[in-house]
Amino acid sequence: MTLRIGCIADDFTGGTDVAAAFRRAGLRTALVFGAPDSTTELPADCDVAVVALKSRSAPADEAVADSLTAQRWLHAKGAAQIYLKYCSTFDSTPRGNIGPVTDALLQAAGTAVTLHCPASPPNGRTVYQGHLFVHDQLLSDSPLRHHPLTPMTDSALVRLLSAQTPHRVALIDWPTVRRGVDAVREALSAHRQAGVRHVIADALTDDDLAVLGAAALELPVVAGAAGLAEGLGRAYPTAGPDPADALPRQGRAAVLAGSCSARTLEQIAQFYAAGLPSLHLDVLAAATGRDVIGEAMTWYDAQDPKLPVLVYASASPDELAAVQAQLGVSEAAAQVEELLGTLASRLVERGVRRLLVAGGETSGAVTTALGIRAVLVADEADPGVPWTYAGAATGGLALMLKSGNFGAPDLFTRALSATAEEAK
Ligand SMILES: Nc1ncnc2c1ncn2[C@@H]1O[C@H](COP(=O)(O)OP(=O)(O)OP(=O)(O)O)[C@@H](O)[C@H]1O
Ligand SMILES: O=C(O)[C@@H](O)C(=O)CO
Repeated sequence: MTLRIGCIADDFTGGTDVAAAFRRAGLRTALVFGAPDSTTELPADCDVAVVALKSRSAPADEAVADSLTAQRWLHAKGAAQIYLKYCSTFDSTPRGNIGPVTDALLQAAGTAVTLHCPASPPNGRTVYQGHLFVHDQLLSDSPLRHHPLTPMTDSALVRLLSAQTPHRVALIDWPTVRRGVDAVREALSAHRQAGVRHVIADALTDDDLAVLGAAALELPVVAGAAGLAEGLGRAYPTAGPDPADALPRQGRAAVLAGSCSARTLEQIAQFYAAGLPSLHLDVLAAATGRDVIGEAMTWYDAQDPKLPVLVYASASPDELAAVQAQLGVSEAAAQVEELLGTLASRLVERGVRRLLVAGGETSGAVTTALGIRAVLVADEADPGVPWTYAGAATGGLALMLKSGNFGAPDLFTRALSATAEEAK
C-alpha cells in the first residue's frame, strides 16, 4: 500500500492534531518528528504521513526550505497529495510564512491553484465571508490579538494572505459551499482560469469541510487546519484495519509531565486525588548534583506494578518562577528536559509499555531520548490527543503526547486505566 497524503505541519502539537484528524477519517496515519532525512523510516502500510516541523514562527526562507525538504521526502515516499497544516487561528501576520510556503509547495508540485480553509468547527473556528471567527468573536477581537509572537489584528483571510504572496487570492463563499461538491469544483476552476492561485473557502460546519475535502481531492496541494484535513481524509476510500490498533495492552504504565500549563496541573491533581502513585521531581536538587533519577527509579520499583505511576517536574507559576530565578529560564528547562528524557529511557528499559507525556517541549525531549522519529497514530483519548504506537525500536510502546492545555482533567487516569485491567 502506498502513501496517499503527505502532510506538513508547522508545529508539533499541530502535527498531533492533524494526525488525529486523518485517523478519525479512517486513514492509517504516521507522525514523523522533525524534518526527515534519508535515514528516517516510515512505518509500513500508512495512508498518510504527517511531518511535524517547527516552522510556524520561523522566517519565510527557513520555513520554505524546511517545508520543501519535507515535501521532497513525502513525494519520494509516494504521496500524491500534499496537505499544509497551519494553525486554526492562522497565527501568521503580514510577515508570516503561510503565503511563501504555499507558493513554494505549489511550484514544486507543478500546480497553479490551491484551496485554503483554517476552519475547525469543534474548536469554534469558522470562516464566513472570508473572515475567521473564534467562537462568537472575530479573530481580531479574540485574545489572539495579543498573541506574543503572532498578534492577529485582522480577520480577513483574503487580505492577510494577499500581504504574504504576490499571487491573486480569492474567496469561495458559503452559499457556494452549501450548493455542494460540484459547485465548489466549478468555482475553483473559474478562479484558476482567472489566474487566482490561493482560493480561500468559507466553512461553518464539518459537513461544509467534507464538501470542500471532496472538491479538493484532485488538487496536488491543499492547506488549512485539522478540520479540512478530516474532510479531505473522509473523501478517500479507507482500507483495512489500522496497525496501530495492535497497541500494547500489557506492561506497566507511566505519565511523565513537564508541562506547567493550567490543564496539566489539573490532570496531575486529579491523578493524585484518585490515590495513584505520584512523584514530584526536585529540579533544584538535581541541579546540585543529587541523584534524582536514581531516587525516582527506586521509588518506581517500590510501586504496585498494576497501577500507573506519575512522575512530574510541572510546577505552579510561583514554584516555576522560583526555580527559574535560581537556575535561569533556559537552564531550568534544559535540566527538566534532561531529567524527563533520561527517566523515559529508564522506565522503558524497566518494562513501561504505555507512556503518556505532557507538554510539547517535554514530548520533544522524550521522543529524542527514546530515539523515536516516527509513530503510528491510533484512536484519540480526547480531542487532539491520540494514542500512538512507536514500533519495534522501543520494544512496542504505546505513547501519548499531550499538548499542555489539551485533554479533560481526568485524562491521565482514564487513558491509563482503560488498559490497566488487561495488564493485570
Ligand atoms: N519545575 C520546573 N522548573 C523549571 N522549568 C520547568 C519545570 N517544570 C517544567 N519546566 C519546563 O517548562 C517547559 C514546559 O513546556 P512544555 O512545552 O513541555 O509544556 P507546555 O508549554 O504546557 O506544552 P505545549 O507546548 O504543548 O502547550 C519545559 O521546557 C520544561 O522543561
Ligand atoms: O490548529 C490548531 O489550532 C492546533 O492544531 C495548533 O496548531 C496548535 O499549535
